[in-house]
Amino acid sequence: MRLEAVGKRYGRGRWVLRDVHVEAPPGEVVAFTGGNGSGKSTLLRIAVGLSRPTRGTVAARPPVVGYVPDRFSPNERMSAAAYLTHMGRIRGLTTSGAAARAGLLLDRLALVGGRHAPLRSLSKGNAQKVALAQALLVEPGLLVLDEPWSGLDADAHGVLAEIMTEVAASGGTVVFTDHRESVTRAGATRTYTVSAGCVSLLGPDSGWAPGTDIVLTAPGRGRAPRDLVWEELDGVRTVDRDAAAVRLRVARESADALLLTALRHGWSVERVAGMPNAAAIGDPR
Ligand SMILES: Nc1ncnc2c1ncn2[C@@H]1O[C@H](COP(=O)(O)OP(=O)(O)OP(=O)(O)O)[C@@H](O)[C@H]1O
Repeated sequence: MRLEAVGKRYGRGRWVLRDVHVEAPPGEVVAFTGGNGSGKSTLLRIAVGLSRPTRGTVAARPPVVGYVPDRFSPNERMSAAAYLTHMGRIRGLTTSGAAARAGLLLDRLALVGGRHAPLRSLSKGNAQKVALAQALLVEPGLLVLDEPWSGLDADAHGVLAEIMTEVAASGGTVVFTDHRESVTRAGATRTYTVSAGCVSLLGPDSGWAPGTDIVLTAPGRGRAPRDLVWEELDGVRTVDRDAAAVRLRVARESADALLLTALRHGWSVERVAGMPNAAAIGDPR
């Protein structure tokens, strides 16, 4: 799938996307990272065909597309099982085939709270699991996931990562967004950044923006700092832990906020060092 010179504005508003070129080949997991309002969801809606680009084209979109939107909160009395069976039939499955596939997917994702409970009674994470199952009812050639990790528990994180790998390994394309660079770097074979409607490829050739290395230790005096899921904090690119310290590499613009968070959680700052642009020092990250 390719986006060629895509531009988007809503009505006569500002350009939300400008001259976007994206390659999302079969077998790859492609990530888009960027801040709130940068245009990631708009870009995904154009990729799946739910929104028309104002300029440019989408080429080579596979016929079967699975899409998980950023919000799935159906105000429905219908149960997850009934909803998925219904969606499966819309996608060409038989009733029994759709019900069986829905059951398999909900088992794998470990839906808690009852597959026969009304959709509107599900928690955010369980509703997200139903949205994921819906996108996988028929094996997609293109699987598009908007902030798919949000709300999922640790087990479901692992299952989702497996599913993404399986879709890519069987020749499909996976596209996802996440605002955390550490997540996109861990999960994607190529990553684009989205900033003010401009999209650029990150990688060995382009390098990451300048970053900061931070080393945090326990402050001594018998006080233990509270641990954090460092990988989930904004701007965190890598995390190394050992018994004595946590070593973080973070985007420079996020370093102040991260240091403040660490201090508030009882950590002591041992070292902070600026890092040049990765491309400039030949770092293949
Ligand atoms: N249907 C719409 N009509 C008008 N403006 C819209 C519409 N959808 C999105 N926008 C605007 O387009 C811009 C990009 O929004 P978009 O949702 O694509 O960003 P995002 O990167 O996904 O943000 P977030 O990370 O907060 O979900 C925002 O300024 C938003 O207000």
